[in-house]
Formats: sequence, C-alpha cells, structure tokens
Amino acid sequence: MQNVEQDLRLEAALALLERQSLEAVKVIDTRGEVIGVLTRQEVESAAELKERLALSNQRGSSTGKDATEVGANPASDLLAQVPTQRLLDALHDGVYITDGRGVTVAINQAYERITGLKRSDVLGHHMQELVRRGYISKSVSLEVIRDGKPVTLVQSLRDGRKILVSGLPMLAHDGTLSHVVTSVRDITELLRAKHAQEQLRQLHSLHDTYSVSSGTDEQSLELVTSDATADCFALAERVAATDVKVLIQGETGTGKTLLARYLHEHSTRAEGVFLELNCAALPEGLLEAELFGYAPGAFTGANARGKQGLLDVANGGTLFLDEIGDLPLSLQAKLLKVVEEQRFMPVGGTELRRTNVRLLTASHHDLAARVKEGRFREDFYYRLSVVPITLPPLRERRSEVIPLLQHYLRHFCQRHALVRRLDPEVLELLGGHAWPGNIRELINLVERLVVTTTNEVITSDVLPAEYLAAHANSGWDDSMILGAITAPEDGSPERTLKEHTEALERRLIEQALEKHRTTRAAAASLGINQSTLVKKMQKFTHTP
Ligand SMILES: Nc1ncnc2c1ncn2[C@@H]1O[C@H](COP(=O)(O)OP(=O)(O)OP(=O)(O)O)[C@@H](O)[C@H]1O
Repeated sequence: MQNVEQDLRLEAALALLERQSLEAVKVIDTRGEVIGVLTRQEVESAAELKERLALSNQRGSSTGKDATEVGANPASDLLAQVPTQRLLDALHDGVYITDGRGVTVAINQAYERITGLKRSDVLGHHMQELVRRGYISKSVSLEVIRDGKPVTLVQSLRDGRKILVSGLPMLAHDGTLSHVVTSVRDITELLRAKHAQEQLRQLHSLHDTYSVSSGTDEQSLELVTSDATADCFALAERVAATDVKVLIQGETGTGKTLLARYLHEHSTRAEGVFLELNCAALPEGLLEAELFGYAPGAFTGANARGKQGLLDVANGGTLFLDEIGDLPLSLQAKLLKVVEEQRFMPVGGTELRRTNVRLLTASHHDLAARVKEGRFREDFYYRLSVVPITLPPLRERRSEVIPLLQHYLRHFCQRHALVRRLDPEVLELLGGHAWPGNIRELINLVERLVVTTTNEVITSDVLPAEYLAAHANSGWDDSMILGAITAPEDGSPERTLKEHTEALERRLIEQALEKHRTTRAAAASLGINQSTLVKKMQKFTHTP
C-alpha cells in the first residue's frame, strides 16, 4: 500500500514538473506539512529507476512485503556495474546504512555534508555509541531495529540544525533484518522558511487589526487646514526628520492619527511600517502581549510558536500609541525602559530583544493633569512629550468646516458614484454646528447625507435635528434675538417695524426648532408649511 502511494506521488510529481515546467516540487504529508523538496533531477532518476525495476520484475520475483529484500531484486543486475559508494554519493540526500544490529556500514557524501560527521567517525561504530558520544540526539536505526518498521523523526545536530531522518528496514531472504537504510534531509532552512511564513501571517493579522493600512481613503485625500492647524502640521514636518518623541493631544476626531501618520510619512522611516495601537481598547494582559509579544508556551492558551510583539514588528518604522493616557502604570514602566534603552523582554521570555522603533503617542486626556492625579508616570510623560502638539477642536477652527464639507462631499460622491450638492442653507447651518465629534462626525454626516438623499441637492429638511439647532449650539442665544427686537441703547439708528417683525419671527422659529427638533414639526407647530420655514431660516442666516 505504501509503495502504491509512493508510485502515485512520483507520477503526480513528474506530471506536475512536465506540465508547469517547474524545477522542483514540494512533498507534503497527510497533515499538509511540507516534509521535503524534490528537484526535477531527483524525480526523473527515481522514475527511471522505477521503470527499470518494473522491467526486471517482469522477468523476476516480487517480494510482496512492506520492507525491501536485499539481494533478491533483479534490478541489481542492471546496477551491478556501478560501485555502491558512487551510487550513494550521487544522491543529494544523506544516506546512512547500518547492519541489522545497528553497526554503521556505509554513509554517503551528502550525509557528511549535512551532519558534519566524517565517514571515519562512524563507520564500524554502533549507533548506541554515537548517541552516547553526542554525535546525534537520537538514533532512527535503533528504533527501526526495535520496532521492525519504518520510522521518521526530526533530529537536532550539535550545531542546532534540524534534520529529517527516515529509516527503513531491509529484510534478508529468511525474513530477518539485514540492514537499516536511513535517508537524511537538512530541514533547517525549511523550518526557517516556515517560521518566516508564520511571522508573516502574524504580521498580516497584526496589520489587519492595528495598522493604519496604506492607501486608505484618508490617505488619498488632501489635508484641509486653517491658520489654527497649519502650524501643527508645519511643526510636525519640522520634527519629522528627527526621532524626537511627539505627544499629540486633542479631542476625539480632531486628526491625531492623521497627524501621526503625516509625521511618519515625512520621516526617514517612511518606507518602514506604521502601526497603530489603541491603548484603551485592550485589557492589560492582552495589551502587554500585543506590545511585547510572548515566548512559546508563555501562558495557557498562548500560541505554541510564540508571538511577535508590535515593538518587534514595527522595528525600523513607527509605532503610534493612541490613548496613551489609558495605559496601565505597570506597562508605562515597561515602555519607559523601551524608550530609554530600546530593549524589551517578551512575556515569558528570557532574552532581551532590541528594537529600533519611533514611538508617537496621543491622548484625548490632559496628560499633565493625569500626572498630577498619579495616574500617569511623570518621567514617562516627560519622555514622551519632548514635542507636544495640540490639535484644536473643530469648533475652534470654523473656517475649515465648509472646505471640509465640500471636500468630503466630493469624496463620497466619487466613492458612491452619485451627484450631490449641498444647499447653501445646509452649509450655513453646518458651519454653525458645534461638532462635538469633530472631523469624524462631519465625515459621517456627509456620507450619510450623500447616500440617503434622493435629490441632487441636499436641503436642510434632511438634516438630523441636532444640526438644525445649530444656531443655539453655535452661540446664538435669546439675548441676541431679544437684542434684535429691543431698541438699541448705543445710539445706533432705531430698527424698522419690518426688522422687528423679522427678529421676532426668527426668535419664534428658533424656539420651535429647539422644541420640536425637525423643520417639519416646527413648521406644523407654527402653522406654516415646511418650505416657508426653511426659506425664512435661510434668510436669517444671511442676515447678520
Ligand atoms: N486636516 C484634515 N483634513 C482632512 N481630513 C482630516 C483632517 N484631520 C482629520 N481628518 C480625518 O478625520 C478623521 C478623524 O481623524 P483621526 O482619526 O486622525 O482623529 P483622532 O483625533 O485620531 O481621533 P481619535 O482620538 O478618536 O482616535 C479621519 O478620517 C481623518 O482622515
């Protein structure tokens, strides 16, 4: 059965090599693990040997056994002229042959190359002795002799390399064990490649979870700045080339992450990775494992192969730690060590690892206040905030609101293949909104308006209630309206009746909007139709 499988694999390998003009094929076991690589030359010579065997078998006997019989194989007629040692030395894999008692009778050159052992070291020696001397960690031949069946295992050599060893029993005519033939393949490279593959897999999953992936929508957008923010970006550009620590502060959605990425992209690390971790998003244990990684089997449930931490993955690049104010004190101490020494210890590890990462941090908390409250280490705070940059909230950079609205309108129209315009009245209303969620809130609103509106022009009647009460939020209050209907005391000309009436109308409409939240309900409560109310509001926004 085993031979049939091998034959089928050989044919499949040959077909694959022919069909796809490959130079080598991988051999995979039933669990999908790669156990070796066969070159075209190896597959072809095996196929040729198989053909010869088949020819000879037509003329001769067949063993009908799992193991190979020595001396009864008619193929030996054809190979008889070739000296056995030359045949063995022609093989790329190492070969080790013992007699039925475990005494070494032959090895080939490939075995010497792979293991570094010399023929003179092993010939005539018993396998037990070689294990005792520490030449090899475990003997396959002895296991084959003990169990009487093929054995495959991975051995470690003295220099730490790993070899895959497969031993096969060879039987004499009388069924007794004649020899054990062992093939040896250096799988150090294979294991390294597998390890690299695992690291890559981890990197991809980290990238999906934490990184601000490149080519995002935001990245393709231009920055909208005003006097209030241009200084922040100019400062970021100035310090980008250095490795100084920058602490970015500002309310949520003000562009802290964008500024961090801007810094990375203007730095000499721009080719390296930019990873972002939100320190408020994970419990302490997980946060530690993500940042520092862990050694194989560090804790129950850990990946048996261990895991690289972000400090390793971001080596040569930038690690942006958002919400650093929420980092537990114990991890602040560990990270301080990284900042000071550029070294860290993975969870459960025994060796310090070096890393060359630029740390950028951000927080919506007032970190200085957190230091005073004893919730943030003072030494860590000073280390991180060599250059502090504070992004103002959107309500303090009003001149950006309309450019941002137009900017994201264009963006979402393009993304959803729609044509939409913002009615000037909407621009006015939104221009006066307080934007507690800052730019993120603005972006979400614009996308919502673009995809939910059926008309080309987006009018105020589709605005959610909180945006209609914009004037109330933006500093308009009753006193200003009352001021409009009260005779001025500063000697300026008296208002006309029309102006008084308009001011009163405006006040009533504002109050109705505040109370009823939508233009439809406010209009109904005032006994006018919705479009009249909207027109009047539009007129008011143009009236100082
Ligand atoms: N100046 C700007 N011009 C254009 N878009 C901007 C600007 N600043 C920020 N944005 C966009 O606003 C959104 C929110 O920005 P960002 O995620 O950087 O904010 P944040 O302060 O990091 O928020 P949080 O504190 O919640 O993490 C992002 O989509 C970003 O691309």
